[in-house]
Amino acid sequence: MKDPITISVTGAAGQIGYALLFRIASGAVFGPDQPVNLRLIEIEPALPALDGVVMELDDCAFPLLREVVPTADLAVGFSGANWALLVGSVPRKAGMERGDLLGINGKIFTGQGQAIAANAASDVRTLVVGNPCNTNALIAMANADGVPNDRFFAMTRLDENRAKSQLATKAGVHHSQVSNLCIWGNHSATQYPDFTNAKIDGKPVTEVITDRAWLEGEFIPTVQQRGAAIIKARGASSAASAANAAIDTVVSLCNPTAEGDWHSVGVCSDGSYGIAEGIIASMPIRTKADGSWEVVQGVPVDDFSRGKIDASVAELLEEREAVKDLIPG
Ligand SMILES: NC(=O)c1ccc[n+]([C@@H]2O[C@H](COP(=O)([O-])OP(=O)(O)OC[C@H]3O[C@@H](n4cnc5c(N)ncnc54)[C@H](O)[C@@H]3O)[C@@H](O)[C@H]2O)c1
Ligand SMILES: O=C(O)C[C@H](O)C(=O)O
Repeated sequence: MKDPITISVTGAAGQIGYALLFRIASGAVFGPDQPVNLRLIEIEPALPALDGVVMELDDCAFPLLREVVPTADLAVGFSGANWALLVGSVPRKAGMERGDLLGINGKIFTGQGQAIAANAASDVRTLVVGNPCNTNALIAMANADGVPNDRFFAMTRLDENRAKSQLATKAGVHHSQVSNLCIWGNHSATQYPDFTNAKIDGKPVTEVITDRAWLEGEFIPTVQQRGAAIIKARGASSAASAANAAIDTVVSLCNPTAEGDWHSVGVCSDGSYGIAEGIIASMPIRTKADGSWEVVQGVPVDDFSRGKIDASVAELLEEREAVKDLIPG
């Protein structure tokens, strides 16, 4: 048996937390031979509810689950963390854009970034799920002095999964046949699900789905607005699919990417594809055999894609400007 790794999860008593923790504890994320410690972080008023979640974790008697620590103390919560999954924050309600949450949620990520820097393991990786996740990840990264920027990620995998599902349904194939789907930019209504480079069974999507009007006029807005559609239908934001996407993201960052493919995740831009350096933007990423990741280079960006990517990057720059007081230096 390997030594346990420590996973810190904020917002652990929330909807996504409830769909996420049991899968981590079961071995579905880090593998059947990897014991895990869970550090569950909540605000004080949610600690009684968190106790109930801990009771349920106990009652599962998971063979791989070692220590479970519920806490409202960030130093305790991030102590020794190898992964920090930052879910805790307020979800939007119907009629709001995710960016409207910046004023409410942004400040959460200053203290969390600092606490990660001060208390986590030296190999810590941080995935931000709480919205608006790109700019929240930027705030956490900017406040985590000493932690390399390439350890911070924002979740756009749910958008990738949604896009694959939409394309597969339209083409009458299984979603596993869709590859090379990149979400560019922000996890927001400006995101660009790039059908121009996606493939179905190795063929360009545009050769399989020749209805360009559908691709531009229905596919893109459906993916961009899927979160809002779920809030309207459920009366609450996506939770099980979000937890599933968080798991997919971590699994994809821990395991080599299939040859020729990529996965979508928000990372600190190095200027690739003309995306402003230093913002957290989603782009095509591949995980290498040594566990590090890189931006896939050479993905064609035509004029249509350029316009869409630039619009989402412009929004990210506006978000960064709006939270400049939370970004040191
Ligand atoms: N990136 C994505 O694709 C994606 C998908 C779905 C949801 N989300 C976002 O994830 C977040 C959580 O969604 P949810 O449905 O679980 O919400 P929820 O309201 O059910 O749970 C959020 C939890 O966070 C806790 N919390 C609030 N402030 C906190 C803090 N400072 N520290 C620790 N915990 C704190 C709350 O007490 C609550 O238990 C929302 O911001 C939502 O918009 C993102
Ligand atoms: O849309 C939301 O506010 C929740 C989440 O970001 C989603 O995409 O489902």
